[in-house]
Amino acid sequence: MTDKIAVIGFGNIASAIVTPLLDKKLIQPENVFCVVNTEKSLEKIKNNYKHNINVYKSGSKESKIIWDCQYKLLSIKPQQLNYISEAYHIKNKDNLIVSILAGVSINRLAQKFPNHKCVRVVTNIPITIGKGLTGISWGKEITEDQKQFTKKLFENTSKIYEFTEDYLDIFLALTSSGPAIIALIIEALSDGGLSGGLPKIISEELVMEMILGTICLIKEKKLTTSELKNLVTSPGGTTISALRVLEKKSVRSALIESIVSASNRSKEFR
Ligand SMILES: NC(=O)C1=CN([C@@H]2O[C@H](COP(=O)(O)OP(=O)(O)OC[C@H]3O[C@@H](n4cnc5c(N)ncnc54)[C@H](OP(=O)(O)O)[C@@H]3O)[C@@H](O)[C@H]2O)C=CC1
Ligand SMILES: O=C(O)[C@@H]1CCC=N1
Repeated sequence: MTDKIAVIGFGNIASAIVTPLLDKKLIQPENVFCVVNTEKSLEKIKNNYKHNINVYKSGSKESKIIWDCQYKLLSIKPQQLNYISEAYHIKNKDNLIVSILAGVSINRLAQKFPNHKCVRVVTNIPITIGKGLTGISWGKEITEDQKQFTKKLFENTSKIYEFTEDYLDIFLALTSSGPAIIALIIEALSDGGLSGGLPKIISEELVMEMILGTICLIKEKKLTTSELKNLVTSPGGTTISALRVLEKKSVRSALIESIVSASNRSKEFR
């Protein structure tokens, strides 16, 4: 990818997307132009980030250079969108904004950036290690080159799913908020191990290896989740005793509602 790319907001997820591309030399640091909001983040990136990218503070004269880049990754929080405005004089034609903002619709993006074509993307934090999931919804009149560019940003580090926009909120709930839900489950199960007297570090490792092993078994043997459950749950045994507690505490329902709630919250950012 020889093109210049502007990154508007270089926080957790933008770094997770861009760093592997820089690591693999798929983009060159001199072609990356980032803008952040605070002096603190600016200094942190300048002093600590491992690649020598261009970085500016929002509102500074130098930061205007980002509007000369044909391709832009928009990666601020949805609540921060009101503070961003397109430059008056855009030199390039065929400008593209790839937005990873939770919930914000292509329509709203198109209104906000009238001199750009807009694509809405959902990705997730495991993209950092090449195990991401990315959902893409194309806006109006996106050219084949723009599609190729967007896919190149994500295809080396994630599986790509193309959707109509309606599915992106639930996709985000499951895949982008999902890692935090899984982290909570790991933490809670580890605390269970702790309660039984295991040291924290061992308890956490056991939980993670158990989860990894379970997923691999389900996938390798093509088991359904019910089949797996039946393999483990003996009549009057320990597992049914554990499952009874989870049903009594409505954990299944809580997990379903957590996904619905995340999806609804995403819709509020339209
Ligand atoms: N984290 C995740 O796993 C996922 C996040 N997303 C979406 O990605 C987006 C970013 O999330 P995340 O990376 O976690 O958030 P962060 O808070 O880590 O990053 C936000 C970035 O935006 C910058 N910023 C804020 N205001 C402005 C401005 N006016 N001009 C330029 N830059 C600005 C911040 O700068 P500063 O640090 O100086 O304030 C920061 O670099 C969100 O819209 C979120 O919905 C989607 C999927 C997954
Ligand atoms: O919590 C958030 O708002 C972001 C969007 C999806 C994951 N993190």
